Amino acid sequence: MCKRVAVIGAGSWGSILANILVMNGNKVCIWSRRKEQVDELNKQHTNHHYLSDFTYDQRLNASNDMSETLADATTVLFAVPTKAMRSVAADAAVILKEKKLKPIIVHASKGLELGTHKRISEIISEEIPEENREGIVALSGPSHAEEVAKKDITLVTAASENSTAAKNVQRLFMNNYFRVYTNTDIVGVELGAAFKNIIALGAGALHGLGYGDDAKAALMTRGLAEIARLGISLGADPLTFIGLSGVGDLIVTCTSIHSRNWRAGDQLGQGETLKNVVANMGMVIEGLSTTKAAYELAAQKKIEMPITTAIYQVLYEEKDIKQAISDLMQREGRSE
Ligand SMILES: NC(=O)C1=CN([C@@H]2O[C@H](COP(=O)(O)OP(=O)(O)OC[C@H]3O[C@@H](n4cnc5c(N)ncnc54)[C@H](OP(=O)(O)O)[C@@H]3O)[C@@H](O)[C@H]2O)C=CC1
Ligand SMILES: O=C(CO)COP(=O)(O)O
Repeated sequence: MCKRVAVIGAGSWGSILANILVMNGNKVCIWSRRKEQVDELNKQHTNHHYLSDFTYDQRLNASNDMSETLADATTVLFAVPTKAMRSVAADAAVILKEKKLKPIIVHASKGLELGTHKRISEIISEEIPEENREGIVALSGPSHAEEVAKKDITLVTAASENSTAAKNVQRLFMNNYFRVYTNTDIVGVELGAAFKNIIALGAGALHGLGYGDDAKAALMTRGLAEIARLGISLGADPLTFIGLSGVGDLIVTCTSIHSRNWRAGDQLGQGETLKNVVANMGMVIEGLSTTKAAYELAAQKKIEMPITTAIYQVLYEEKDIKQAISDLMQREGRSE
């Protein structure tokens, strides 16, 4: 059945997910805060800043007007950086209330809010009242827009406490190259998605410094151990960390040239300053703020996170990367 879907956020991920939904036969309107980007999407069917060589399905509509975008939506997908989520959800909430809409809310973002340390679904549930939403679903997994654009095989998870909403989202997105599983552990899925970006920064840095595959495997394995430790202390199901949104996303982000977090780490490893790395990327590097949030949460929960701590010190305390690695290697011997 054709659904009316509103996509909020027209960066690389929001726009390619919108394109999947159009190709799956849905009526889709994507919102961008920039009029020139809306015109480009509607007239040239391109989004050159975010996906330079891709042409979108001509049936994809873009709008600069959030009210027009949300009109009659049965599903709303949020795909903006974590730091923009609260204000964008608050704006949408006003319109959903005014129009008396109750759509399924999906989000595809990966991070924790700075200061509050809240997950994305917690932010959305605080901003959009229950009477204006039919469940909140996190869509997450090892997935890069650049590969989905090429219809490469991609598998993700639709996680929600509301299993009917998760199944609806599964049906909405599934096709012969994009396969969706469901999961009821939204806490674990959102935390795995957020925390893997920290380890990806580290994996990129190792590459930039010239380390090899042994070091990468070690970082990913011990990284997974510590992010799972923190996640479990926050209520996640341990098994979620060996699923698509856990180890699956950790693998892709720590090994793919497409990952902005990996590329940022790589540049830092080569000696670039953090300021320049952020300025040159022109897209969100979620791991930077998530490192801070996870570091603070670990301190609160008294969870040992040596890798996260080392990355925090490099990013926020100007610690030399080589010194940070040397200190990690010289920690007292432990049992695995
Ligand atoms: N790219 C990918 O392959 C994947 C990304 N994700 C996650 O999806 C989320 C979005 O990422 P992605 O699309 O890649 O990010 P991009 O950096 O590619 O795009 C961000 C989009 O959000 C918009 N935006 C930024 N700030 C605001 C704001 N304050 N108000 C309104 N709109 C805003 C940007 O608009 P403008 O152009 O005007 O700045 C842009 O359209 C992230 O959490 C990311 O981790 C998840 C899986 C895969
Ligand atoms: O989450 C992603 C892949 O699953 C995207 O990672 P980056 O934000 O590092 O590009």
